Amino acid sequence: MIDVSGVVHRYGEATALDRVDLVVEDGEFVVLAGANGSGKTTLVRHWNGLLEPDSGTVRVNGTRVSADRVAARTAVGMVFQEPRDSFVAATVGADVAFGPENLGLPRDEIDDRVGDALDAVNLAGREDERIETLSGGERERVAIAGALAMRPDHLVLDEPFTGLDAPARESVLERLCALHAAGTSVVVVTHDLRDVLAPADRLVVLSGGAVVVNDAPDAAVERLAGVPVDRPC
Ligand SMILES: Nc1ncnc2c1ncn2[C@@H]1O[C@H](COP(=O)(O)OP(=O)(O)OP(=O)(O)O)[C@@H](O)[C@H]1O
Repeated sequence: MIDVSGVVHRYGEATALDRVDLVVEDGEFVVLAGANGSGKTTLVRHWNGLLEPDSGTVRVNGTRVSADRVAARTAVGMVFQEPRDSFVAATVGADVAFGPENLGLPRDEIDDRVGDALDAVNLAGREDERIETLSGGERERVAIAGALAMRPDHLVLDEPFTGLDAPARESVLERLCALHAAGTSVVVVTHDLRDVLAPADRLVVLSGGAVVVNDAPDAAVERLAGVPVDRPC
């Protein structure tokens, strides 16, 4: 479980998060929405210790992130914006293996994790392909596999659909739904609510660094009037 309590984050004089309270339960599919600059990326960066709150606490599985960043990073897998430009290796298999290798795991375990992660994103058997030859949607799925290879409890994706055409968007979303069905908690950060609300358990909307909507999608959509997000079609 991710438990954010009273979190304030400032960049200099600017308050990016203003007393945010939010819980993401194990196994939940949460959509975190809001306009550009509403604080979405800042919020999720607290979940694995990339940022520290000015006040308030963030706990992952009961432990304060600041007390054990490694545990938080293992439990919360992040796929950042534009992962397609930031791969660490030239081939699919080497890139997905990078995280488990850094954990110092035995080779057999690494190979198992890479195989399972590629399976989960429908890229089984494509370890040796060069990332530069893949489509945008395939690259996004390699990035997701890289996070999955750490076997996280929560998978957090920051704007995973940016720049993807409709079929690629659909294939990424379909993989996220399958992961959710298999028990992984999925958090999709987006300013665009098309398609992602149907599989979601909950919609959380940030505005000006504060949570303004936090409800089941059907109920939440009725409260979106005046909130600057792209509404579902
Ligand atoms: N490194 C930084 N230094 C100073 N201000 C920042 C920094 N990162 C973000 N901000 C500011 O904090 C606020 C929240 O930004 P954040 O990136 O968290 O929002 P967001 O909802 O993720 O937006 P986007 O969808 O554009 O990524 C914005 O006003 C932004 O300009």
